[in-house]
Amino acid sequence: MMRTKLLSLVPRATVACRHMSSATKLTTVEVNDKTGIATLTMNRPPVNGLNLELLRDLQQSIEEIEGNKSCGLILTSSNPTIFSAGLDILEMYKPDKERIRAFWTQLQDVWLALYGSSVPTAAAINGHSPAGGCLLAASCEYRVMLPKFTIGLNETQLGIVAPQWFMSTYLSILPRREAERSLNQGRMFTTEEALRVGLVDEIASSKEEALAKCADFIATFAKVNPLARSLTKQQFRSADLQQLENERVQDLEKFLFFINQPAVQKGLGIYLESLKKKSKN
Ligand SMILES: CCCCC/C=C/C(=O)SCCNC(=O)CCNC(=O)[C@H](O)C(C)(C)COP(=O)(O)OP(=O)(O)OC[C@H]1O[C@@H](n2cnc3c(N)ncnc32)[C@H](O)[C@@H]1OP(=O)(O)O
Repeated sequence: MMRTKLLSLVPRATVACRHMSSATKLTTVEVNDKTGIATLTMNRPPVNGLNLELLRDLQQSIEEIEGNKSCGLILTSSNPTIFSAGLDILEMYKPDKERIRAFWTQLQDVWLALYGSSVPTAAAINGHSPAGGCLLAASCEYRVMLPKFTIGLNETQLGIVAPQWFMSTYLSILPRREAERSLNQGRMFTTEEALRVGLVDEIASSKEEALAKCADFIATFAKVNPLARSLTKQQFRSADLQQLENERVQDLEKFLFFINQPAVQKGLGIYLESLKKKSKN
C-alpha cells in the first residue's frame, strides 16, 4: 500500500525558529523562519555522488522536512558547479554483495520519498546534474537551473539502462517523444536546451536567485488548501509510485542481474577510468 502522508496534511503555520540538522551528515536542512520553506543541501565532495550514506541522509532529511511542518522543500547542492554527479559508480563497480542491495533499496526509498513528498518540492540546480542527479531534480515539482551546466538521463552513454521509474519521472515532465529519444540517446541537455524542452522551468543567474525562484514557486501554494493540494499531487503521481511499490523486489533483482553482467562491469570500469583520466588533465 502506498504511504499516506498524514503529517503533511496538517495546515502549515510559520516555522518559529531556524533549524539546522546535524553537521556530521552529508545533507543539511535549513528552515527559513519567514517562509517556512526548508532547503535541503547535498554536501558530499567532490561531486555529490549518490552513495549509500548520502542516500540515507537524503531520506532522513526528506522525512525530517515532512515531519517538521515545513511548507516546502528546495533541493540544492553545496558544490558551486555540481548539483549531483548521479549514482556513485563505485557502488556499482565490483560491488559488495550486501552493500549493493542496501544501496539500490535506499535509492528506491529516496525516490519514493521525494517524488511522493506531500510538501511542494523544487530543485535549485546549481551545477551539473547527470543521471541520478537529474532523477532527483526531476522528482521535484519545479526546477530552476543555472546557466552553463548540463542535465539529463545519460545512462545509455555508460552502457546501462535507466529503470522504469527513472523513465516515468522523465515522462512526468517531458513529452513522450522527447523523453524516449533523449533516454535512448543518453542525452545531456545544456541549461538553455533543458529550458526549451521543459526539463527545467526557469533559468537563474545565481544560486541565490535560483533559491528565490524556487521559493516563489512554493509560495504559489500559500492560498491553496494544503489537503486538497497534497491529495491532488498524490493522485497525479500514485500510478508511478504504486508501480515501484509493487515491484520493488523484482526491480532490485533486475538491477543486480544487470549490473553483475561482465560486459556491464567492463563498461563501468572503462567509464570510471575515463573520468579519472579527465580529472587528472
Ligand atoms: C542498471 C542500473 C541503472 C542505474 C542508473 C544509473 C544512474 C547513474 O546516476 S550512473 C552515474 C552517471 N553519472 C555520470 O555519468 C557523471 C559522471 N561525472 C561527470 O560527468 C563529471 O564528473 C561531472 C560533470 C559530474 C563533474 O565534472 P568535474 O567537476 O570536472 O569533476 P571530475 O570529472 O574531475 O570528477 C571529480 C572526481 O569525481 C569522480 N566522479 C565523478 N562522477 C562520479 C560518479 N558518478 N561516481 C563516482 N565517481 C565520480 C571522478 O572520477 C573524479 O575522481 P578522481 O579522479 O578520483 O578525483
